[in-house]
Amino acid sequence: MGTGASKGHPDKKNLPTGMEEHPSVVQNGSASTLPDNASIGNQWIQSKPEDDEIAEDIEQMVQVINRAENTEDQPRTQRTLDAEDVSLTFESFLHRNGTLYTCFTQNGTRLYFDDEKGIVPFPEELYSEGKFLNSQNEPDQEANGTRQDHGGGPGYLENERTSSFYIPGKGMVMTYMFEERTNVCKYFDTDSGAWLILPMLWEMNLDFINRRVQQVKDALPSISDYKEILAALRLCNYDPDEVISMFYAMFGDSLTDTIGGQQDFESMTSSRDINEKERQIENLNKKLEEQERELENRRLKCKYVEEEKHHLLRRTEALQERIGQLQTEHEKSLQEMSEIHKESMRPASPIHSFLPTQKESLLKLFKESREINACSLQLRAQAASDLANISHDLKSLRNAVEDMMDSTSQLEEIRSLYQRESMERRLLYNQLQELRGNIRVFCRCRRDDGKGGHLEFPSDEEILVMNNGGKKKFRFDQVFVPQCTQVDVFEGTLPIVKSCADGYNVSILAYGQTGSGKTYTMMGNGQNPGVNIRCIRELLCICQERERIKYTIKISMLEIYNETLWDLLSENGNSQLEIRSQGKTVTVPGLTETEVLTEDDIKKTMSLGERNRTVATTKMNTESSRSHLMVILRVNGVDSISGVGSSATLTLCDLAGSERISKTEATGQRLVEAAAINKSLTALGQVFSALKSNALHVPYRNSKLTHLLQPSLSGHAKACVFVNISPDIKDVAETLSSLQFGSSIQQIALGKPVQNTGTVKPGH
Ligand SMILES: Nc1ncnc2c1ncn2[C@@H]1O[C@H](COP(=O)(O)OP(=O)(O)OP(=O)(O)O)[C@@H](O)[C@H]1O
Repeated sequence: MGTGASKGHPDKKNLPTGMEEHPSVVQNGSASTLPDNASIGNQWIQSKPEDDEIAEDIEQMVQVINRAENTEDQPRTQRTLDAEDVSLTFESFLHRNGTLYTCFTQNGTRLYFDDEKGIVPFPEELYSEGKFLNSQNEPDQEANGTRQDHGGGPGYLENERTSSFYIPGKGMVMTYMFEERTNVCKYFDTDSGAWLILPMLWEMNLDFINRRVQQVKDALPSISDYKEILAALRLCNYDPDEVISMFYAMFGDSLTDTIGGQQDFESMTSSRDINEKERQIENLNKKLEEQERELENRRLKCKYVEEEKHHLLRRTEALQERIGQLQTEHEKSLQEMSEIHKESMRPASPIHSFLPTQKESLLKLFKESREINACSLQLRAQAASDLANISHDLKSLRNAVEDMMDSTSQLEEIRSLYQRESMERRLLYNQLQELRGNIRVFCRCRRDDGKGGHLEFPSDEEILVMNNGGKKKFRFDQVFVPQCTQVDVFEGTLPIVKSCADGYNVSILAYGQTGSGKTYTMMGNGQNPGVNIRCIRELLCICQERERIKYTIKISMLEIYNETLWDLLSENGNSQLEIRSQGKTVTVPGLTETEVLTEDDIKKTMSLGERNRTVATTKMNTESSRSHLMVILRVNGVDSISGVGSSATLTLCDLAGSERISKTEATGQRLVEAAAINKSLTALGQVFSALKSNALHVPYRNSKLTHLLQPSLSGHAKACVFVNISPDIKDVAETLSSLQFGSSIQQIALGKPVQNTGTVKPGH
């Protein structure tokens, strides 16, 4: 389908006044330019067909309908199409992929003309994927609040929040007007006694705004239009980092190329536009080459079949010639025979006239003639069988070609159906996740027989702590009781792992006091592997299942000890690392990354990291519980058909023990360690509370831990936090403190997660 998309609206008279034709609307299923700020729901978008083309289309439709009518109803006299049968009032349907379909109605059924299939009913599933641009047939339904049901399909024109438009460098994109919380700058209007929104240009008078605009300008000198920057700041909650990231996402390489240069925003847009065009041309060239190769193959096949045919024809001709010759010889022999026969019938001649030599030659001739006769019959039979074989071969060849074409088109159909289904499934899945919240907090109580009388679990989501005669209840997304297995716990994280393969940054953190089961939850042991191994294993499985997308998964492991980063996979023992960030992109230059393909690779890599960690902790005379362990997986995927790439990270973090310094009574090195842990866990709490209050500034850089976790905890990510607790009564104070921390996170919702996708350039 799609090839039958309309070539334009046939009735120009019906255009609303003042609407102009746009020269670059979609034709025949291919997306092309739409007006820059197209609010498609409110505008007509008109292609620019020639009148002849329209007339041709109508003619074609009418002929096809007439033919269909005549074949259906043979006994009736030939009917022509009249106004009762077909309403020639056309409607334009704009698919969100940019394809424009022209439909018309016959006997109450909406039809459209498909180039391949002819006139077919307009597919129901398309109603939810676009909208009708004109409402001549449905007079102002929106205005009077009614909506027509199209054969059970979802309503259209009902969601004015959805639209689409063209971004140079990205092609057609879908847009949606989201309702999100952002900070708003207002001024107090003494006249009205109310706080009013400060117009954008006046905002520039504020130091607060100026500083942020300057920050973005400093980072991206090529964007010189301060209004552009201010508008972006408004959208990004006045967060300069987010604005920088947004511009990076839009302009990518071209932005980097122009940093420090003199190019401005517009020239960057056009250079990106040119790049995009070049890429499209390159793609088209590749397609052309493929088609040419295909054509060449077919030409060769045809040539071969032609040669074969000629060869067989020549053979048939030769055989026929030979048959002719043999027949002549045969006739000649027969003639000679009859003459001899006549001769022998004559009255006996003198014995001397019938010489023995003549008799001999006659006998020989007779023998030869019989042989020739037999041979001729044989040749005829051979020729007939050869001809039958040839026609049989030709027939099977033709059938094979037809079968091949059939199965190719079936395969294409199945493939596109499958792609659509799996895309929808993933979309729904992620929507479900978003509805359930982007930070999920689980509580897990360590297994310890005979202890934990002060803990109760009223439901799957609640835990009750009895202390000093009082009771305190905490709610989480899920509470894992001591009897829960590693499999139960892993299942809670499964949705988040699937999201990672779809291009979302996700993280799983284990928080709790020393000995509460963080390492057991994250790492587990040989018989009962924890979340880490299971997540990576699941990720590998998902990536292998999606044959169309080529994934690469790279793993790195690092430890944060006393606010210092150590590479755990480095070949030269541990090496100290630094964090670098640009906008919201956080990198650790020099961090060792190992590609993993199988579960075995994961196990080997993780045990190498564990070994290095043990060596390091021994060398530094410390314990593993005094540092944060991070396993980072970078998942890059490229769709082999569309070329769209996605990149995401899965960060698995076993945090250091959370007990308070006062309780540990530490001194010396232990005090330094405790202070570092305290700093980073406090920073983690501050990040969560800034996110909760929608603060203007989220203090990610207050610790190495939060700085590294920034991409996984900002508005574009999904996170899962395990609050591990001990069932021991002596740990009740720490248990309460951990549960308090967990329930404060529980109330935070990150912004809508964003998939990190983009078109991958060859060679990247
Ligand atoms: N759910 C459980 N089932 C069985 N054993 C458990 C469970 N949780 C923890 N353990 C055991 O309890 C002990 C302490 O757990 P673990 O080392 O995971 O705690 P931790 O919070 O990581 O401590 P640290 O901060 O010192 O690393 C380990 O021996 C572990 O095997």
